[in-house]
Amino acid sequence: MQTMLSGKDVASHNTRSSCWVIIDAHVYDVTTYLEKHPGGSQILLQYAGKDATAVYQPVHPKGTLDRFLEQDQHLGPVDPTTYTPTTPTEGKSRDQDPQQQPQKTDIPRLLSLCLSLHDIERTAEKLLSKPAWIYYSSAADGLGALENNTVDWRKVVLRPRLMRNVRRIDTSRTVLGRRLRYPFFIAPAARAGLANEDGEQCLARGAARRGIGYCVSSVASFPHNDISRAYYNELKQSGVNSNYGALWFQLYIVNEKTVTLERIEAAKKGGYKALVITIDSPVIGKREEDERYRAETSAESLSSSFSSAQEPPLSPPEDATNDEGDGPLPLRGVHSSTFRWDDLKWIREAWQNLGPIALKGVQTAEDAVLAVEHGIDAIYLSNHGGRQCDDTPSSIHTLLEIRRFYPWIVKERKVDIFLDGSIRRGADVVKALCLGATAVALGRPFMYSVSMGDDGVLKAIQLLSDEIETTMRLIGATSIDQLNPAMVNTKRLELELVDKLDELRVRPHKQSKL
Ligand code: HEM
Ligand SMILES: Cc1cc2nc3c(=O)[nH]c(=O)nc-3n(C[C@H](O)[C@H](O)[C@H](O)COP(=O)(O)O)c2cc1C
Repeated sequence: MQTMLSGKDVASHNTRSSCWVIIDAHVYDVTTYLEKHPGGSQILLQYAGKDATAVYQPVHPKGTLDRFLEQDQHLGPVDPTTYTPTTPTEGKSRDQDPQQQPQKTDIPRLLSLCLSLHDIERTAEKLLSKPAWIYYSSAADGLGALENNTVDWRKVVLRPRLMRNVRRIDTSRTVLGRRLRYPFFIAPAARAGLANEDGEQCLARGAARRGIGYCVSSVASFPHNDISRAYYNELKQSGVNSNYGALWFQLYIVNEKTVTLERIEAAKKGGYKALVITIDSPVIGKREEDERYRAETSAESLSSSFSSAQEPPLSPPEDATNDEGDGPLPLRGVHSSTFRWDDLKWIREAWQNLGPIALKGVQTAEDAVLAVEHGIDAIYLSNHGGRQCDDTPSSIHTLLEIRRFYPWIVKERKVDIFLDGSIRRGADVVKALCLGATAVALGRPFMYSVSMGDDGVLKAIQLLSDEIETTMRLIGATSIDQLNPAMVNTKRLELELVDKLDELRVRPHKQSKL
């Protein structure tokens, strides 16, 4: 029989050269994992020798320990009488009166009261656990990028054309080679499992039923195979027209190439029809609300973690250097801090042309043109919902920049163009399409809708598609192709565009498929 470790044994492994943590009453040796951890090494060192269950659980999908640690790093159970376990926070009610907190049985009533995506957000705030709400709603630093996203939609004004027959309308659109019933899709967002036990499967089923697109995050709460199975099963069982809708895979490139290749394999095996590579995340942004919550939780757990009065001091993290030894590694977690344009070559090879490739997170006209030159099929303009670099432009701002400096990208429809960031109204969608977007995506609203299960997702799709149809009719368009720049006034936002681009990049375009 395996001997149990004691809290004291664990506590003595609290340095960078030997770092153990307790999760769910089991001990893990993460010494060699420190520099690989996408959440950064510092956070692990903070819990070196201690119980990390409370902070670990809300941010990691089930199965993470098995997938990322070798068998010999699982050291076995720890005697529960020798340390004070911290309580997992997931599902813990938020700072509100439990009597006031809605129950699952209230969901049909709550949904009937949701008349807009804003209502879905307000309802979700009541239903979600505190760490889930913070994780979904937070944004970077001083929230400037988030603010840009919100206010810029209002700076574009619609110019309705009237007295046209708008009785019948067609909202469908071809996106990445697939027909979508509506010109929007579900943006990739990590960890839908924090909102509902079915997590991403709710989103997959909703997308299949309504014929929209769903781009599944690399960092989903469920294995990618389960999510695609949910999608394709729903298509079969619900008997909907399977000519509509699509399932795509969002790829974070990580520092270890093998993990990235594994993800691409998962996309291929799962029948995902396109690869959407996120390029705006060399490191994880500084999301203060998440960090504050973690600091508060860690303050609680670090003071209550051990029954032993004598706590060994933590060794301060040493100054780690990167592979080339030319400076410290990034402080926050990383996806891949070394990912460059040249890497597209091996990614494309691994993907074996099984579908189009999009680059997500383009924020300047210069990078848009580079993407086109690299033979990318779609550019996805996004500042990651304001969660990465603060004070970055909204996607509609970037679209106008591209229109000013490289109008041929939009006019010649060289690539599909997607936009996201604080799109909450049908009118926002219509504005983006008038200016040349192929489709738009929404992140948070769909995560919030998952807190109300499958019905929540269907309701979010219905609310947005209703608004799109209504706005199209009100401005005199009966199909997406009729939406054009003359239907919007962009003057206010145009005043904010740069006068010229990075001069090195202003040169005639050439297209080179890698
Ligand atoms: C003990 C073993 C641990 C393993 C194997 C592990 C693994 C991972 C993995 C794989 C990710 C990236 C998500 C993904 O690609 O699926 C991640 C992210 C992260 N981890 Fe851990 N982790 C561990 C412990 C911890 C602990 C103790 C904390 C303390 C809070 C932590 C905090 C984070 C954070 C903050 C992120 C980034 C979340 C984001 O994307 O914003 N991890 N971890
Ligand atoms: C909780 C959350 C998790 C996210 N996870 C990912 C992710 O895993 N991959 C990615 O490319 N983008 C991710 N994003 C960014 C979204 O894809 C999208 O760009 C953003 O949410 C759009 O803004 P919106 O939430 O205002 O609609 C995430 C966003 C949120 C809110």
